[in-house]
Amino acid sequence: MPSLEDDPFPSTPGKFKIDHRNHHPMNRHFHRCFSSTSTLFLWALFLIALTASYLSFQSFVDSGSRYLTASWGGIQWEKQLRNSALPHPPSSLSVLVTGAAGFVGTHVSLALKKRGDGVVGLDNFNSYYDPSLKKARKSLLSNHGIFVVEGDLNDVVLLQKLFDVVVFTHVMHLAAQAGVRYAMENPNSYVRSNIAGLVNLLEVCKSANPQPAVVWASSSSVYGLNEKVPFSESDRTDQPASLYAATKKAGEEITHTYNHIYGLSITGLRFFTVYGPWGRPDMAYFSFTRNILQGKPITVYRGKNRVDLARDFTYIDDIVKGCLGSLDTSGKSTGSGGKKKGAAPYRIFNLGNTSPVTVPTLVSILEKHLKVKAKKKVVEMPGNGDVPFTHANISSARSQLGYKPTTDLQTGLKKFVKWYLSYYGYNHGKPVN
Ligand SMILES: O=C(O)[C@H]1O[C@H](OP(=O)(O)OP(=O)(O)OC[C@H]2O[C@@H](n3ccc(=O)[nH]c3=O)[C@H](O)[C@@H]2O)[C@H](O)[C@@H](O)[C@H]1O
Repeated sequence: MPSLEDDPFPSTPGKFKIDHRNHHPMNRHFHRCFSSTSTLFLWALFLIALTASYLSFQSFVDSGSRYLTASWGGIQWEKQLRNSALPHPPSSLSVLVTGAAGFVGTHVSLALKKRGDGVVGLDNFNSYYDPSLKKARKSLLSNHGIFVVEGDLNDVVLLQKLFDVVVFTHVMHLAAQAGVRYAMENPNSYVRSNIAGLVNLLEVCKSANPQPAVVWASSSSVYGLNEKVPFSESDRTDQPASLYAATKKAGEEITHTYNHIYGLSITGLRFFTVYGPWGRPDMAYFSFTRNILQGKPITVYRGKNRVDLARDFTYIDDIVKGCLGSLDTSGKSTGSGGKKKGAAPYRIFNLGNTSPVTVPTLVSILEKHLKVKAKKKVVEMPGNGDVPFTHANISSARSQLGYKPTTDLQTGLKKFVKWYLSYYGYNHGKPVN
């Protein structure tokens, strides 16, 4: 049986020459030490090899399962992407719309496609509100030749792949964690989508060659506790009242950095309480409609000193015109491959209606269109991120984007109610009490 001393492999190859004929006690001692060191070394090698093979097996399993479960990738998928992104005529835009299965995303995607631009959608179909509504919007888009990729902004590999397959001239970034009051329940979802997701997207945009121009959704909520009305873009925005508002404000600063360092063309749009058909079920006009029809009470918040809350409610078709106007006037990004070549446009616009309406008036318009009386429960506005009023000054958007809202709340809600009843029916699947 060979002893450990017979091990033919020195621990440091070529450093020691083992002389088996040398029987000096010192040498024997040295030899024993040396042998145990080499044994240790062998064991270490063995353990490293074992760990390495375990890790590579794990990554094989991970990538294998990703390949099996991923909802994207493959030749057919790339073909769908390219077809969807193809503009007619070729001089038109090729736009990546994030949040395409969302309320504003769906309307903007349809409007772009209708005028001949190429559109690829991206949406993670999260369950913040009923994902079946998002799936229905996706079907609508698909019927109009718009391909919506199911994926998240935080999946950088996917984002990179989209830009590898398609040369996007523009990005319309609408994906976000929305909702002012929900930020108290799930603060991290705002950081994930509105901060981390935004940075991921900008990283990919800045490295793209050519870089796209970016238009993205900020929010009227950045004005926070500002009391000067109407709100102008130059007014202070350093007093956010909610984490949602704070993440949108942070987005404005983050996009400024990417404009400054990498030459990305950036346009931020401060939307003012957008409403309309295919809207968001979490918003007041939508949930009020549902509750009124189901005979359930609605909670109407009221400000300090019994002052009614008011919003500059803005109809979706007007917002879409503002978005398209922004894309068309965005100007080019100047960088390529992550290097800035010159100054690029950095713009921020209010997209509002310029005529605030109180929440009780909103309710009475809904009652009229629904022909049902609401069971109102009026309570003092809880300190949960809400602001008492919003009112947009839109002179910048008017002069630079040709933005001109034309739909008042009466008319817009009539269209919303018509859509709501055709989509859900009168009772939203439940009997009226
Ligand atoms: O402009 C924006 O940037 C934001 O607009 C929207 O926020 P808000 O203006 O707060 O809209 P929304 O929730 O419809 O509440 C409307 C009014 O009804 C009141 N309200 C609300 C709920 C309720 O149960 N009762 C009530 O009185 C409430 O107090 C408020 O006065 C978007 O959701 C947000 O994502 C963001 O885009």
